Amino acid sequence: MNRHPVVKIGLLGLGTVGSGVVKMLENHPEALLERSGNDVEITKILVRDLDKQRAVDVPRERLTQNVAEIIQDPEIDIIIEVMGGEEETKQIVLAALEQGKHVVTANKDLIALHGAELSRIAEENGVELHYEAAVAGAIPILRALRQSMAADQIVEVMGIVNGTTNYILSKMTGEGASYDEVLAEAQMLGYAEADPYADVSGLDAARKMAILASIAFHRPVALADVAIQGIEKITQEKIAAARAQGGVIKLIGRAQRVGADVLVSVGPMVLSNDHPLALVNDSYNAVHVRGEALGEAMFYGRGAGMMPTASAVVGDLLAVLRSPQMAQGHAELRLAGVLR
Ligand SMILES: NC(=O)C1=CN([C@@H]2O[C@H](COP(=O)(O)OP(=O)(O)OC[C@H]3O[C@@H](n4cnc5c(N)ncnc54)[C@H](OP(=O)(O)O)[C@@H]3O)[C@@H](O)[C@H]2O)C=CC1
Ligand SMILES: N[C@@H](CC=O)C(=O)O
Repeated sequence: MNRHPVVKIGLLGLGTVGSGVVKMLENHPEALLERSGNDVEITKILVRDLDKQRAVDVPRERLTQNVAEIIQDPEIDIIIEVMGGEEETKQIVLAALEQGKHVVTANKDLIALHGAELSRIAEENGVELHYEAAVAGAIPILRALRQSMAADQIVEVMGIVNGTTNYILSKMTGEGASYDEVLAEAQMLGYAEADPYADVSGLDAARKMAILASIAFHRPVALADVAIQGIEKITQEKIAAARAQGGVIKLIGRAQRVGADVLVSVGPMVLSNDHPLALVNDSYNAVHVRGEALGEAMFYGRGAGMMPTASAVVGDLLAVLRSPQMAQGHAELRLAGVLR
């Protein structure tokens, strides 16, 4: 008879973020047990290529190319979706929720377009859906807006929410590096999306701003309503012109309450050198919030990369393990004599 419940997890994706999740669970196997009372085990992992060299060692028999082996496995309670993609991934996540599995995802494409529907399906099925890593990597901004700032009237959310473009602009500004060279570095470091067009065009930041604005202003904000401009046209000449005015160019996302409306935009802006967001460099992100009661608050941290993103994903995993739904499942196993 087991003393601790062993919660089985299906991991969808073993790239940058998926490998970070495996590493985090390997580095501190005791952490989730101490903090939630549960042991966890990743029992199956979905990949495209079974023979690819991985950043982590996992037994080959845990890898599969067949998602049904994970979604239809009745022993798997929690799905961690870090494969990316939109329509196909939506169908997979929907199927998982409908099978009564909790889902943690880092996928902003999915949440920006289908977050409201997926949250409703999760609620109807009595399971949890968490996506803290989808916005600003390691920064716990969604939980802060949803919980700590929930009572306030938020007036504006403004920030740097894409690590790749901030890395590119910082290196172009600080080192005079070329756009193509630093984009390649950002890809190599695991910051960029599978298709980096999403980063440089401002689309990735727009997805994150749509999610942030929906939570901050308690209403659905559609991606289609975000005005988007990217950094593709930023040259050394424009950076020099900004410097001559005492400023730097940053890709800024902004969501503002204007009367009854919420206006959301993403685009390059010249910030004066003493603006708090002007000091945010490398792959760091920062989100500045203004609220009627709160005044101002700023959140800062790594916005992309393997371990920072994994920290948000595993934080969400812990939230699922601590949820009343999981506790109820364990109480039923105790009653059935499966757990002590
Ligand atoms: N990288 C980052 O810093 C951050 C990423 N995210 C989000 O996390 C998610 C994952 O990103 P990341 O880890 O960088 O992506 P990667 O491209 O590094 O990894 C994706 C993984 O998913 C697998 N995969 C993708 N599509 C399929 C498919 N159709 N069937 C089976 N396996 C599939 C790939 O398999 P294989 O390895 O065999 O090709 C790979 O292991 C994305 O939604 C991204 O937007 C969120 C925050 C930060
Ligand atoms: N490509 C994204 C990854 C994290 O969301 C970024 O650069 O911010």
